[in-house]
Amino acid sequence: MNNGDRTGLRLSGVTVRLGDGDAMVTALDDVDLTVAPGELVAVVGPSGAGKSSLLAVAGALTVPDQGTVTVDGRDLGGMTVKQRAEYRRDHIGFVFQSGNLIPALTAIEQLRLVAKLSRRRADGREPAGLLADVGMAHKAARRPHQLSGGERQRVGIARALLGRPSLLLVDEPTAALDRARSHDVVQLLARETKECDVATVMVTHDHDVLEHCDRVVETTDGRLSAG
Ligand SMILES: Nc1ncnc2c1ncn2[C@@H]1O[C@H](COP(=O)(O)OP(=O)(O)OP(=O)(O)O)[C@@H](O)[C@H]1O
Repeated sequence: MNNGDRTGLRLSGVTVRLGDGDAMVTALDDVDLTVAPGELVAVVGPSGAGKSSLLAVAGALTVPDQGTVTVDGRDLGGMTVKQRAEYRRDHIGFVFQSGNLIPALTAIEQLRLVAKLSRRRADGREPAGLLADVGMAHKAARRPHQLSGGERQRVGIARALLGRPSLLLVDEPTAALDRARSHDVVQLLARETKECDVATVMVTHDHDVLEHCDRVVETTDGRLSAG
């Protein structure tokens, strides 16, 4: 896809119910959210307010009970399970709390493995160049246990950007980091969001880093409001 064709993420009237019977919970309640390419949106809110459910539905890991989720105009709910998995692999990047790296692989190998598994798109980024972009070229041969928490996050961010995703979903990237490293990592996310023209949604409890985001939205009992 040409970057000019990007329109970002759009959730319209999204409702997600979890559990069943008396234990049924409305995790997301008629949620509307638009995130443009090149925009970093933070999602904050108390525990249980629906933040993880928002990432799951935006990332095509679950489908809404009502409403639609589109990425670059493609309706994720209209796809088969297989199509959704392929779409996720090719167009959506995920960054997790602690980097989620494979212990036995060096930093550069983490990226090369993903490049290989995703049958690397012709326009995919080159692992060594991307590692350099996130400031990790000099530690390319280190394994996760030889990296700091912030460095592991940098590798995780590089890995998520490898296939030039349209959408980047980031779950609590600073949970394991001190204040200075937290700022570094979110600044990096903000920069890469612009440079890669990717629509980024970051769930966080860390109000310190919100200054680096374009917009903040708040979840309360499954509903969304401007933060
Ligand atoms: N599999 C499930 N079955 C039933 N209810 C669930 C399930 N998963 C989550 N929930 C409920 O859905 C609501 C939203 O949960 P969600 O995980 O999206 O919140 P969250 O904002 O991410 O919370 P946290 O900050 O603690 O991670 C909560 O009330 C939770 O208890």
